[in-house]
Amino acid sequence: MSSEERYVFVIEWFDQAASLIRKYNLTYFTVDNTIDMFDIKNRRVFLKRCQYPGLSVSELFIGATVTIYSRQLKVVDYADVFTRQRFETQRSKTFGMIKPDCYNNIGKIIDIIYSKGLRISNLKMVRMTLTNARQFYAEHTGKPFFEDLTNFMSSDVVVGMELVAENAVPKWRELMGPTNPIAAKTDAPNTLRAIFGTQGTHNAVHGSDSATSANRELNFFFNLPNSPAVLNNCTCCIIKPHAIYQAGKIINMILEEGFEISAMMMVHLDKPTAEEFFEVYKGVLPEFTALVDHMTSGPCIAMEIRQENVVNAFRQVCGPLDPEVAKHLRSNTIRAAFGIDRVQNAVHCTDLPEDGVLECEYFFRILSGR
Ligand SMILES: Nc1ncnc2c1ncn2[C@@H]1O[C@H](COP(=O)(O)OP(=O)(O)OP(=O)(O)O)[C@@H](O)[C@H]1O
Repeated sequence: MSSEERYVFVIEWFDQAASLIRKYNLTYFTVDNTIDMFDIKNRRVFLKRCQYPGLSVSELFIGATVTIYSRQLKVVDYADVFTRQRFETQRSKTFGMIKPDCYNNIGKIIDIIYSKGLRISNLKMVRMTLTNARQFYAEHTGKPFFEDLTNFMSSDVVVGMELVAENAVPKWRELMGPTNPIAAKTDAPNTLRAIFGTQGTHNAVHGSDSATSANRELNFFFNLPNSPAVLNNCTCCIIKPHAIYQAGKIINMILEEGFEISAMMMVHLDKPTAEEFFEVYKGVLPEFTALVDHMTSGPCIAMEIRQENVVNAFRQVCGPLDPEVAKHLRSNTIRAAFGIDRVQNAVHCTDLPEDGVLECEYFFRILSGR
């Protein structure tokens, strides 16, 4: 590797005070993992070259949102040919979907995805209508399994994901395994379809077959409006940015405790949104500013969780606010297992029974409609 090697991206920042989108070049120097930023319009250095340990090169791809000094920046383009050539083939996207037969294995599948080096840059739970399923699988219209397939895909919730990796399309298809789970169990026993699939149509997961299909399917899926949120008898759980790579394990723990996850979405909170959502803690929680900074530092996963008496029951599973206390007093809780400190304590959960519906509405009605 040359000591001069560096990657340059065009990034955009929405300056709310000025109501302007500002554009910068962000340079990542691989030799010492430093960055700098250059203001394109005003032709001047905006951020002098410096260490920024919170940012790794694996987080830089087109469409990514990265947070640098509390500013949420969107990576919109490559700024030079070298960066384009290096990243275009290597860091690509595909569409992956967890089918209705794998609802109970959502957490395990997400955990395997992360453990195999794929990154999830968007995620949403949807209940497809029969019409949606027929549109999605239009290329199979008329085939003998078409009716079964589309009825199955619209029978319950699915989780769609934008997956990012080097050669994402073949990588995800290799991890999925052969279409038929019975064949997969003998031919490729370590694949998702071998482990979680049962028969032809019920084969656990879907993956795009080319970059063109991936673009079409991502566009189709992430524009579907059908959030399955129920908005009653519910509590809100947010997996915090520091715990995002543990999301699969956390989701699995929630399902194994017998809770229903009835809606789920990945979201990048900006500062005004985080301040609005956590407003009741302002002046009450000494860590309020640090909490807002953390919640805007990367993607979160928001979930609607349901059960009888769910707000209090779910708080028991999350454990005490402080992970140190949790480790000593309630070692089998989410915060004991995945928390670091009072701000990075793995999950937010609704405090008061009367707020469960309101907090879920904030994500699954207000934010999803924005
Ligand atoms: N012979 C079959 N019998 C029953 N279901 C089938 C059959 N062939 C395909 N399917 C269903 O249709 C889906 C789409 O079929 P396709 O041939 O595109 O398989 P794939 O590319 O391996 O899977 P996917 O498109 O879901 O990633 C399969 O995942 C499976 O659920």
